[in-house]
Amino acid sequence: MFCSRRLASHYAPRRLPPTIKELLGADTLHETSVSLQGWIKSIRKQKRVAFAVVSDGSSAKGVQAVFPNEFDLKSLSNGVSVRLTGHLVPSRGAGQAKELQVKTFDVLGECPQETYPIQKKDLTNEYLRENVHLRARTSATAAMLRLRDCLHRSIHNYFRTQSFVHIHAPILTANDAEGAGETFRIAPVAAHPDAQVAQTHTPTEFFGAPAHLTVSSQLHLEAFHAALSRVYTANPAFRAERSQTSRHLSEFWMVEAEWALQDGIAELCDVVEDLLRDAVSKAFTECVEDVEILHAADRPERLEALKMAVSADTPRWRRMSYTEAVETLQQCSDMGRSLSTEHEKYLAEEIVKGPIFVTGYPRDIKAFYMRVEDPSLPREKQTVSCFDLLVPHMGELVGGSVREERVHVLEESMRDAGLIQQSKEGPYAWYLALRKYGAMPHGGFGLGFERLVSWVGDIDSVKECIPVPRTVGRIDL
Ligand SMILES: NC(=O)C[C@H](N)C(=O)O
Repeated sequence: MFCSRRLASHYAPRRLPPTIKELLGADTLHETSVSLQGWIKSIRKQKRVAFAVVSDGSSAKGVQAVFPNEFDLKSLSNGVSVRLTGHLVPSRGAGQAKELQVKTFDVLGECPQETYPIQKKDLTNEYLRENVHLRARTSATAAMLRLRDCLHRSIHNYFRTQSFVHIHAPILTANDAEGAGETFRIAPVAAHPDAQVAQTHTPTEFFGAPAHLTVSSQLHLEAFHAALSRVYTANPAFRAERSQTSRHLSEFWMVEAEWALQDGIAELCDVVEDLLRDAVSKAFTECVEDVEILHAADRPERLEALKMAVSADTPRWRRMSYTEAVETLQQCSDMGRSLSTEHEKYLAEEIVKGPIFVTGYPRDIKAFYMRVEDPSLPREKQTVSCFDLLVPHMGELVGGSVREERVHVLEESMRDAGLIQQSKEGPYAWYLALRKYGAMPHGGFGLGFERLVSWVGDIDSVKECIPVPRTVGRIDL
């Protein structure tokens, strides 16, 4: 008796109703009545029947809903949201296995056609950026968002299989982790009830020191690595670069990892490659329709090349020193001793025809935290233990390095970058102190997440790879 009463009141989690994708995937019987909600992507009204494609975003295609002519369909048009009940039956039309024979419908939200911005015509990327609050209703943006989600999940799963601990690194910070001076400074406009006073606040008044939006979580991850050995984050990062290119955003997401290395740069490159091969392969199996929507039909070779790059039959990606890369490029073009973005793209696209790790860049063009390979060489000959992963049509996708653990070498690099003065006090003192208390050889990398989405989805600009892009001159939502 006691037992059965306990069972009767047993906790049962709420299961949300099936999505359109789930309904179409299930073995639903003809007679079973189903109910679904979504919005109309397109509608074709004929004399005796109307066909609508209804989407809830759970899959690329949505469901074809067939409305018999006894309904008054005046209220149905593109963009209208509806609740439908009916029977799923085998479809006689091409393009879908099942369709919904509608028995009842309710309009949940109207959509005036005269002003609806997402009409069925070719909408330019620029137009869609102006209507970014509605652009997820286009097939391409919705496909990108599902692809993004899939890549994000795979990355978290990969780190879990390698026992990394996910860290929420701070977004507000006192340091410029790249030392490049491209941070956004923040100031407390609403810090004081008297707006007049608030206007006069300086950036230092709130925290007692200048505060910035983070450009990279690396330095914080290095601190957590020192206790937890393998750590990573997938955080937003902010850069006040004025570059108006297809590869830059003011706010972007970066996957960053930091861990105790046993095998230096080789181990770093292996992990980056394994992570990417895993995530990209999963996208090809889990997001087949989305990848199809996103890849332009007139350049199928790009999809082929991507599939080849992550195929288990393809050996590890090429690795080449910076010096070798420059020499290789010099054979095909007239260039100096440094690699530009165009050279990097050419290397990956035309010479290697796939991803390539370029290692050992000159010390003077890389960030202060990278480990100097041989500090006894003359300064101009010194290189750092780092890599850039270059991929076709993109250039740099990932950058990483072994971190400098020798305090005197690190101090010298930081002084050169103008990050510390003689006193060594200031926002980087803790970073230097990490080298004092049981530091281990370690390294890590940063992967520009939108660039990954762009590469996998063959999307020309990273502005189309993020839900709401932030770029110079634009913050309208
Ligand atoms: N975590 C990293 O290695 C990324 C590096 N700090 C960058 O922003 O390029």
